[in-house]
Amino acid sequence: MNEIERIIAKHAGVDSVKPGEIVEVEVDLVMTNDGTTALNIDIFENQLGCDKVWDNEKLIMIMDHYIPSNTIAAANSHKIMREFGVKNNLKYVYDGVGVCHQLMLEKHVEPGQLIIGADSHTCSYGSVGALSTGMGSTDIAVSWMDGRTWLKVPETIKIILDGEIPKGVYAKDMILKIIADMTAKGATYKAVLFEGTAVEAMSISERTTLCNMVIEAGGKFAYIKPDDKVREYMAAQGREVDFDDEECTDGEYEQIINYDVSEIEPQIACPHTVDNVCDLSEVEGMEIDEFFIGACTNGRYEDLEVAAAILKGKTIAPNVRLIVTPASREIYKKAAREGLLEIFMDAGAMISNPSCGTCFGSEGLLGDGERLLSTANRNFIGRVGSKDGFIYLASPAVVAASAITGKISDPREVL
Ligand SMILES: CC(C)[C@H](C(=O)O)[C@@H](O)C(=O)O
Ligand code: SF4
Repeated sequence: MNEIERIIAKHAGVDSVKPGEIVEVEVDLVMTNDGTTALNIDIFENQLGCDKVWDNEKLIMIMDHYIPSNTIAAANSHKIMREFGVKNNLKYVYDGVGVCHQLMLEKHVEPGQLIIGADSHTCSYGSVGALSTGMGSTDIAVSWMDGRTWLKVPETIKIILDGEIPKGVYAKDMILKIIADMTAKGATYKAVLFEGTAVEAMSISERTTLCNMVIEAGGKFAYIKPDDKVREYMAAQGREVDFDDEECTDGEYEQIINYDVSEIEPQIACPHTVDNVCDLSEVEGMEIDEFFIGACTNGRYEDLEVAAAILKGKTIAPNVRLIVTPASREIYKKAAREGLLEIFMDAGAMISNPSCGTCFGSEGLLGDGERLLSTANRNFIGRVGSKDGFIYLASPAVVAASAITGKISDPREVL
């Protein structure tokens, strides 16, 4: 078995599993957010006829998509969540503290765990060696009954990223390139395991960007074998974790794909699909109306640091807007302490409370015909405001460099 199959077997309580098999597993945590929790609760109480969740410390509820609430419907769905939290004595209900995946990584996820979430980007936790995946509302509601679910053991694609990471190139460029090559359905129901010297060199933040976007190729799980960087990351949060470093040499893979990252250039995903990717040079100079730095993809401190280094002492172009949304309160506080927020504000940016915000279209909406250059992970029609708007995806460095000129610009020229 490969690492992914080992984690599944352990949670299924069996010695071994193989791709294609359907197994019942015990999950370590279930995460839900305000995108669908009210629906989960309705299914749990009214369709399944249940009263209390199986474990008040393992169901984690997060209000992040529409917080502070922007519609009466959002306010009512938050009200249902808060009341359910009190009724079930839930230990972890986060109310406007950050984007769900970021909070999970900062406070809950541990290597080797199996986690399900009512959100497609739950696959992000592979960055610290956990196996995690998004599920629909019915499956999530059923898991609340006894902490169990079922899954089909996926085949695994191994992606090896070797080579030196060029200046101005980030995990975001690599995953956009990978999705362009694989297409949006290339990893459907498959697990994607990343390894290689470039992955080893990456911070947990960068590894999270890689894993986060695996769902954009249809992936079931993303996974990176945990190492000392994971230990340091956990220790910095006051958590000590124990895991096995031993090399897994007998694993089988459906496919092994190699990249030399030293050949990768800054990438842009163009409207309206995530796999519609080109080298930045092909769209360089395109005029943009709105810029967004944030989301579970690229709203971490390391992302803000890259953007601030570019924006320091500069101002954004006239007639454009830049929205910066730290992905969690901890990131927000650190960015304030370290002077990053001041750099952004002096450059002319608006800073918003940690939330999904301009990634999900709950703020920062586009008008008709407007273009957004965003660090988020999806560029679907109408996701951020007008259906006649256009969304381009890129790294924080590209967004920061472009906000200064008002046009898609190459960060390598200003770094
Ligand atoms: C609201 C939620 C169900 C959704 C998801 O599953 O991904 C959202 O987070 C998104 O990014 O589109
Ligand atoms: S930040 Fe965007 S991609 Fe991430 S959970 Fe929120 S809406 Fe989904």
